[in-house]
Amino acid sequence: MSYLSVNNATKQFGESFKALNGISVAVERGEFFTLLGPSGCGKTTLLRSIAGFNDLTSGEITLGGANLRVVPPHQRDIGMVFQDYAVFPHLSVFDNVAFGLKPRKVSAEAIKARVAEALAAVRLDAMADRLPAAMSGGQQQRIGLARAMVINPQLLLMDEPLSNLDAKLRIELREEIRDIQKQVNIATIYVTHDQEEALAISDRICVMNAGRIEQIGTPQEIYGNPQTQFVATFVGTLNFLNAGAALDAMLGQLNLSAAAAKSWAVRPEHLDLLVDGAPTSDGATLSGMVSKFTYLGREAHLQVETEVGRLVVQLANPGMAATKAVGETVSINVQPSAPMAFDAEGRRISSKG
Ligand SMILES: Nc1ncnc2c1ncn2[C@@H]1O[C@H](COP(=O)(O)OP(=O)(O)OP(=O)(O)O)[C@@H](O)[C@H]1O
Repeated sequence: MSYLSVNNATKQFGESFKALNGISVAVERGEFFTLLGPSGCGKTTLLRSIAGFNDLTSGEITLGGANLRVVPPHQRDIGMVFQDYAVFPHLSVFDNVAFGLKPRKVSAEAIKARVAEALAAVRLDAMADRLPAAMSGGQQQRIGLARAMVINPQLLLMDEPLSNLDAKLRIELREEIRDIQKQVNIATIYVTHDQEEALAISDRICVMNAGRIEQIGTPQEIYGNPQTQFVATFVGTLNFLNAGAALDAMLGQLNLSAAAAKSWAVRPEHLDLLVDGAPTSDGATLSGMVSKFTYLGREAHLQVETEVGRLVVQLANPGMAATKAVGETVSINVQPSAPMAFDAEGRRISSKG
């Protein structure tokens, strides 16, 4: 049996709206498990149900084999980190972290040792006496993390802990959170709507949509082998291809077919710009007119109007020479296994020839 099991969870608000509609997830010991999805898909509702802040309409939750739904929230032994730092401004860093230990009847000496350990883990040991007001957002969030960890919880829950931080700090702190989580080895459920963050931080990702699960898998599986159109679009970018003779010819050239295909799409990084229009032996060639060129430093995006529709082509490491003028005609190579096929329900289907 898995360490944390959520089985067929449903949460209904009002007459008929289901924020969770039959959700089942299983999280293993020490695992970093992320709930990823757009606003309103039910991530926070699921997290709050595990924490005990709201009760499910139906379904089961077990932790270490015990039924969690009958345990009151304050007895669940779960550490939580929120989006707003939720630190007490009038308490020192030390006292903020010690706060969770006070009702647990821990001796003063043990409190000192455990707080010191938690502060060292988040690299705030030199700031134990400071007041939070004199600290940056990133540092305040580290206090929140130390406070959640100091109780040695059975489970850590984090609800968009980085969303109030600027872009650079988000990246720094997400690396730290991942390192600390691996060090303390506490099973963690992390909520985000940021796909890049989810890919960077997780052992496994659960992609949610409208109260249901679309796919659960490693970051590589979610990005590299999306099982639904929703997942492929939400995690990464897709170019949808217009149906017609040009698409049929392209698929024929690639020896691909799928009788039930309702739509076909390709990722921008699976298209290559052909230098001087030189054809390649692998893949299919399309030509078209550049309608936009966006330089992003590490990469560039070329928007091209082709006979299968508008395609964004990703150019990795674009040098000065990669610059393309709007109106220029270019040739693109479609990599052999680039096209993904989806059925009428948006499920990915096999597209072997
Ligand atoms: N107490 C409530 N009463 C009624 N509806 C609610 C309640 N709490 C949440 N909802 C609704 O349930 C749905 C899921 O909400 P939830 O907060 O779980 O989404 P989320 O995926 O966490 O979104 P976000 O990223 O915006 O926080 C939303 O449509 C929300 O409006």
